[in-house]
Amino acid sequence: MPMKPEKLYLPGAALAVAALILLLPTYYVGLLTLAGTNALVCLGLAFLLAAGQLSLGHAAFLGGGAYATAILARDYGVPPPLAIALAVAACAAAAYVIGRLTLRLRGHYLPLATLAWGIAAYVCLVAATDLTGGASGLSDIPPPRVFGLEFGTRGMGAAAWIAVGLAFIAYCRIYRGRMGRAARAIKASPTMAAAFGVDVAAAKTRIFVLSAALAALAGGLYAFYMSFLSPTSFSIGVSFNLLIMVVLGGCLHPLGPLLGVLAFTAIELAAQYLIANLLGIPGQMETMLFGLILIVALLRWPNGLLTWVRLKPPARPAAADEPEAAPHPVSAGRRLSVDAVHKRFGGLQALKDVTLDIPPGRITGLIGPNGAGKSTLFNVMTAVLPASGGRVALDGDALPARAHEVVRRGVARSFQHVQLVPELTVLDNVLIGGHIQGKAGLLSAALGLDRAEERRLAREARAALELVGLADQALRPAASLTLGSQRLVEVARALMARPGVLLLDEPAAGLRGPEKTVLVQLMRKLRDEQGMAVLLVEHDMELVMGCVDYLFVLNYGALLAQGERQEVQRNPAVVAAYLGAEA
Ligand SMILES: Nc1ncnc2c1ncn2[C@@H]1O[C@H](COP(=O)(O)OP(=O)(O)OP(=O)(O)O)[C@@H](O)[C@H]1O
Repeated sequence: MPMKPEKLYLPGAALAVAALILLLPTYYVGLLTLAGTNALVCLGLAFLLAAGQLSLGHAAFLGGGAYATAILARDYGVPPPLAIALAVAACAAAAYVIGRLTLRLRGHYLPLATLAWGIAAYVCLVAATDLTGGASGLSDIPPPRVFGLEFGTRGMGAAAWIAVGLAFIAYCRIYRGRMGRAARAIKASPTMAAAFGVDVAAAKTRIFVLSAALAALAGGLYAFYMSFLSPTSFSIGVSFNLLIMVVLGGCLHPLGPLLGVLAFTAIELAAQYLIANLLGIPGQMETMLFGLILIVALLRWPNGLLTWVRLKPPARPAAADEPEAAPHPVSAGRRLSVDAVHKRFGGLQALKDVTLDIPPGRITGLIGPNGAGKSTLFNVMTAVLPASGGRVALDGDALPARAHEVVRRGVARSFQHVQLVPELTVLDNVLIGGHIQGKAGLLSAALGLDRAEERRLAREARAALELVGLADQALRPAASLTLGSQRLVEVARALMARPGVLLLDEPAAGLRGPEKTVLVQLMRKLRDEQGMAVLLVEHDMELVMGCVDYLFVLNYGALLAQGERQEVQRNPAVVAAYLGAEA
């Protein structure tokens, strides 16, 4: 069978880099080595950005890895590979502590916190004179040797790019797998990610630790290549440059950060040559020109170079993208009970003493005018919001207070406002719903041990898509679908979690006639064949009255009425409060 051209890219790139390291003059090999260490940091930073986290202090891990490696090798005679491994472990441990402390911060507080510890680390490097040599730097780092022969510039270049190659392969595998999807779900909406079982805090910390470990590895290689370290090489300016490289390349593909590093290095070289050699202008002019190019580039191409370098997403394990669906796995229906639930937002009482019973094998409707509290009740039931009072139970047991644990008990939901990851394919979005059906973490994905799991999940996702009539759209980007189809993808994603209780928040908004028919048939099928408990919040009264078995009516946060649909339809209080116009 002829080899696919994609399979030749990596060996081709490896050969090209090897040839450059062997043939280029030493000065350029040195630049390539530094590009390699930068590329390692940028791969980690890109993963962090893919999960919606921004670090302005990553040079601290680069510096930490470099200094720890240098001190271990120079002062304690630790062999180079062990010195690097120990430095990486130390930085990963520090990142774990920093991550636990800072990654809970949202909005601009997180970048500010990373900026603060970046500055603090720099100050420490300067102040700890006895250990680091302070502002004068740390010299005489022994060069690594193999069989008594010094590594030299070309040897260090090869070591750096072998590390980049391995890190790139690992990142591609992680990016296309369970944790890569979780990262992008967190970026799109932490609430949605948690609703499908992603422990957001733990996932963010793991990704942060991985990115710090890559930076520390880069630092270790940098220390041996330079054989001299100065704190200025790890200042905040360096953190910014690294970030610019990632943004310049783009984060929507693992190749983006590598493109960014190479483009940054090339622009820097060109700017130096143009300004200093051709125009003869000394000083910082090249930095200004460089800044200008970057501003224009980023304004013009917000996704960096990936805006116009079109790349296919990293391939999934063989056959995982093949249109092969397994029968959709069935879970037993469960009973969800809401008992005297209250919810206050400051002075606003959004839910007052609400009690509902949502038994298995029934489609239960929940209606009410705008602002009645339906979505708030959904959020309380799925632990997205804590209740101010009352109890939510599944088969009599209180549900956990953390959203990512609720779905593991068998309660899945869709959202009133569609929460898909727009740049991911429909299939990958549905696979987010299968997070709890998988186990693969960062390490097993990096080692390629998640293949069987990915294939199984992809087959299940296809089956879920077939149920909502979108099997033929599996490989399209979610953003290219109509709003109605996106809502059906949300339903398929919820089904991927194999729930016993399915909560649908306005799933018919934006759906066309045939799509509504698919939705109603699906709800009936889930009720009749799986005994699933379905709770439907919907404003489309024709659809509600056509399919629900039992109806609750909320008004101003309190239960106004409940009963069979005809009974509710005739209830004068409901007619007055809500159905008036339709009745
Ligand atoms: N996070 C919040 N903070 C403060 N008030 C909120 C919050 N979420 C909802 N509310 C308020 O709680 C009340 C109930 O809102 P909710 O969105 O649950 O109503 P709804 O029945 O889902 O309405 P709609 O049909 O328009 O979606 C509203 O008055 C709303 O403004």
